[in-house]
Amino acid sequence: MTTLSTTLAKRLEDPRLFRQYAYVNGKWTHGEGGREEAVYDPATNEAIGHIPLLEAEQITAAVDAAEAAFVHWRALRADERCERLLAWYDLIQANREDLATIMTLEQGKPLPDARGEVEYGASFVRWFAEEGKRTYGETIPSHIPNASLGTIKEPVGIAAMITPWNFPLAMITRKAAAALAAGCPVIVKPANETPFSALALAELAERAGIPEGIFNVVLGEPAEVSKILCSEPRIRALSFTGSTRVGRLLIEQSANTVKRLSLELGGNAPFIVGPDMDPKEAAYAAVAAKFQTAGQDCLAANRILVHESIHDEFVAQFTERMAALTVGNGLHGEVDLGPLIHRQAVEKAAAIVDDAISQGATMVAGDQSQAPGDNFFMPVLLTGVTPQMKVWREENFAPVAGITAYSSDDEVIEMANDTEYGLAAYIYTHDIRRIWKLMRALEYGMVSVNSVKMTGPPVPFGGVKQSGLGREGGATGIDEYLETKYYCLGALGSVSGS
Ligand SMILES: NC(=O)c1ccc[n+]([C@@H]2O[C@H](COP(=O)([O-])OP(=O)(O)OC[C@H]3O[C@@H](n4cnc5c(N)ncnc54)[C@H](O)[C@@H]3O)[C@@H](O)[C@H]2O)c1
Ligand SMILES: N[C@@H](CC=O)C(=O)O
Repeated sequence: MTTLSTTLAKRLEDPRLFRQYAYVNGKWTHGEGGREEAVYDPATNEAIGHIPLLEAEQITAAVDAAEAAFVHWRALRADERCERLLAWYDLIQANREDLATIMTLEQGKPLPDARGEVEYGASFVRWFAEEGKRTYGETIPSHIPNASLGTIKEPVGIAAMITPWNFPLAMITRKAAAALAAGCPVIVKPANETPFSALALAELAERAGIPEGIFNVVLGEPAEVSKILCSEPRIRALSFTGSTRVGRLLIEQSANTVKRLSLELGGNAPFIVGPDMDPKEAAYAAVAAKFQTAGQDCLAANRILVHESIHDEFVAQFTERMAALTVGNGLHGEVDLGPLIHRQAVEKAAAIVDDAISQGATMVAGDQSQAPGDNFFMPVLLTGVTPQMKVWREENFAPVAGITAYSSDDEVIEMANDTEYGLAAYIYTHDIRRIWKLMRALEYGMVSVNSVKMTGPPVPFGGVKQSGLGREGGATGIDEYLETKYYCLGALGSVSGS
């Protein structure tokens, strides 16, 4: 009998990339308790496969395996780990089309976007393969007679990673490649909505020669698995990307084992348009910054703040551009927006729109009768958005754009900072004084000026306030997985200067 999951496998050039097991200690593993969960294509609501839900002892077995494997992995030279990571990078690139197909089927994003994410995810593997060779310590001028002082960098230990469904591949590689390059074994818990990208990465890691126990993918009931990972003292670092709500829970649950925490949490990005801007240029950029991944992006422009002098023309241009966006199944043809991840996300988006309208916002566009399926949400434009509305206060994580007019730089700074979040902000203006003033005053970890694209391997990605702790990528991303060991070599023969 042909099942939908065999149909998925048949779409792939290499069907072995589609795995319906967890991956622990180099073995494909089913759940010992027999529990499993279906994974759905959000575009059609059809089950595309099943995953096992592991039992507590199986999660602990993954930690045992990582602990055993750590001894050898950390002992490799940095250039030896680099070779394995570069092999992984090559395999990800070589299997780009299959990885994109898997991603579109489980996440819903259009195939071109999925291909872009594979490329983006792979770029972190190459970056950290190289960075692993540059984890320098330092020499410290000694204040102690006849002693030499310095530091060396050592891997922190087993690193657990809990990742979201909106970027099912890149959110894993940005963490895992850094940890592996630093010499740490990794245990990944992907979102249950999008496990198959993670499992395909595990298959490719094995082919790349990453030893058993070093890259593990555990699956299970999220709260259950996370509790075990947080309370396990042998796990020394926990890196999480997801909502601020779950991030807070993980901080609490990790307190007893005092782990190294890296948290990439929610955003509520302001998109500020100055009075000097061409309304059309700014509106087109705002549409791009709002609707990628159907608005399910931590960097999505959530509050669009436009100077009152160009507000009406900006709204007209935005409306026109938004009307040209196509919504549909990401597997088919040229589609700009795929479905939202599930029905609850659609309901949340509808509630945010209703809340705004009930508090006086105007809905300029967004006819939901045109939605091509249960999980689709047509792009919505709201004007007259105010700070009391959910669309302002919450990360809507949907294709809902809210526009507000402002009258001065000081006012827009106050508006932009009026949130518990502080991940990313956009500024559109060509006035250098305004750019500098806004860029310095915005309480955000990342500020992008006149550019929608801001991310990539060389960039220290991360937020302030309740958008997170730590930075991923860039020159410091590997530090999240390294300890600094200070040494004092005393009673040495006298050497010059000490
Ligand atoms: N800052 C960033 O880099 C970044 C990047 C991508 C996504 N995000 C954020 O992620 C969120 C969307 O992703 P999401 O809906 O998957 O987030 P989420 O917090 O619901 O889930 C993230 C991960 O946590 C797990 N999880 C869910 N409930 C849990 C619980 N009670 N205990 C322990 N683990 C639990 C999930 O299974 C998943 O693996 C948005 O807020 C978005 O801004 C942030
Ligand atoms: N687009 C972000 C992911 C946020 O959801 C990234 O580049 O990391």
